[in-house]
Amino acid sequence: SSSPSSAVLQTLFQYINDHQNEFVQRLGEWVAVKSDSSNQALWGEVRKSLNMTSDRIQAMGGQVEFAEVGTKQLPNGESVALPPVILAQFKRDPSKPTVCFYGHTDVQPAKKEDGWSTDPYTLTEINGNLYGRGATDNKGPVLAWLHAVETYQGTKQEMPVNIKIIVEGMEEVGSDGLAELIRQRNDSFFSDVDYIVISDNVWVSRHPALTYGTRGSSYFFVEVEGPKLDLHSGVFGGSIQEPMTDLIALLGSLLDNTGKILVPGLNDAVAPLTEEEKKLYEDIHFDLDEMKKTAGVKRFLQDNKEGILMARWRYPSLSIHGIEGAFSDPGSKTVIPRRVIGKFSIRQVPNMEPAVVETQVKKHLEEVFAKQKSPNTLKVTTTVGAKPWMANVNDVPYVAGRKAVKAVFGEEPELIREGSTIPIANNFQEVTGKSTMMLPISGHDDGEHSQNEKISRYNFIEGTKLFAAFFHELAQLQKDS
Ligand SMILES: NCC(=O)N[C@@H](Cc1c[nH]cn1)C(=O)O
Ligand SMILES: [Zn+2]
Ligand SMILES: [Zn+2]
Repeated sequence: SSSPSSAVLQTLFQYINDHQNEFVQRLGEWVAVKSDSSNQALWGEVRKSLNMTSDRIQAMGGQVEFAEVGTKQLPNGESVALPPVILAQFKRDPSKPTVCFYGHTDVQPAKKEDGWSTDPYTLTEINGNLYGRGATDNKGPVLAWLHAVETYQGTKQEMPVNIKIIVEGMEEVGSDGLAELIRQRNDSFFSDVDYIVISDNVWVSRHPALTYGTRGSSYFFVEVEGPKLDLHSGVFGGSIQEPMTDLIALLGSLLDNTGKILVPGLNDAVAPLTEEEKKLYEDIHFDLDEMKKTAGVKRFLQDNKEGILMARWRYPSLSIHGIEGAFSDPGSKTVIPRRVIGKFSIRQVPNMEPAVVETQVKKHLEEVFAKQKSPNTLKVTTTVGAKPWMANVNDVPYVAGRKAVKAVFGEEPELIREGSTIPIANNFQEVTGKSTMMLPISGHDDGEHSQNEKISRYNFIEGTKLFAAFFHELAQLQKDS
């Protein structure tokens, strides 16, 4: 239509179309930084990615504070300073609502030899897709937010909302120190924030979506230690209890072949399924066969859309990620590893409590270990401990989000939940009491954490328009109320 509102949006959208190559080039510069937070040796790169974010914000006239969030104790006992968290803001107009967006510039590990088709740290465009580690999780969306702000400046239109920004570099390993920072700044940085918005998750189909729930997560390390050094299996095999044998028994006791978690009591807390909730799954677009192809699996544990969505969104899951200390190179080595650490995580759903889950898992592992009658020692430790998060889809930002999706994509958004975890989401809501929403721009087949992670040029650019439109719609709602 030709309303003043749509004229504003058209001007913004035109600017974004005209500057898309510049925006993509900038994403390439960001992806080139190996900001893998799981590897402490790369925290310098994490800091570099935060500096680049800060430079961009300052170039637009924003004020940046690098908030220190303490130290992390390494397994060798040494304490190292954590990368800081960016708290940024632009000049404030008290008559306008204040939106604070949160994102992260750290990434999951990636090596070309893991099976990437292109170099993970060289953003490569193939058939409209921009491949690179962090392209979609979460550098692309963070840049899209900044480009949306830049678009208002570039078109000389007044920002319709006040902007605050939080960007961290430790999200992928559990957001160390951030929960405490939120508590400390609740009466200062957060006092004038109206809405917190996160864009760190994916749609479930080609249709745009708003997300109203994420699962929580606890990460477990199960260490079994035996001999004082690795031993020859021809000499000691058969006469000692091997740490790896104990560990396999422990890991094998965690879930069955239907995906059911076998830790006693763990499933009891899960919120019961109501008829009303059941109906919600029917209307979600989700192509089971396409998903099978994307993931390269022969079948899922559930045989219908509803079952798969429920397994992803509203039931807990347990995944085994790796064994540190085990021989894992190509070739054969006839060794008995002296110490092995199994790593697994449990995704948690309403009404589960990470602290309760941790107690249940530890008790279960100790019981299984006792049955092993092993002379080895067992140690179980945990990290992350993130609660699930749920929002009210009638809150103001969801109303604005719906309008913005309609303006950019010409359709209503799907209301979805997310199987992965934004560790800090629940803290934002519980500590600040501010309405927290998730507004994803990443595609259902972007392969977060996988080989060949990507964001499509379409999602990156239309996503930038979505954020620009979101600011506009949020301000319109305030004016209309
Ligand atoms: N894009 C969000 C994301 O991938 N978050 C991580 C956070 C996490 C959970 N446990 C350890 N890290 C995720 O795996 O969900
Ligand atoms: Zn992420
Ligand atoms: Zn991630």
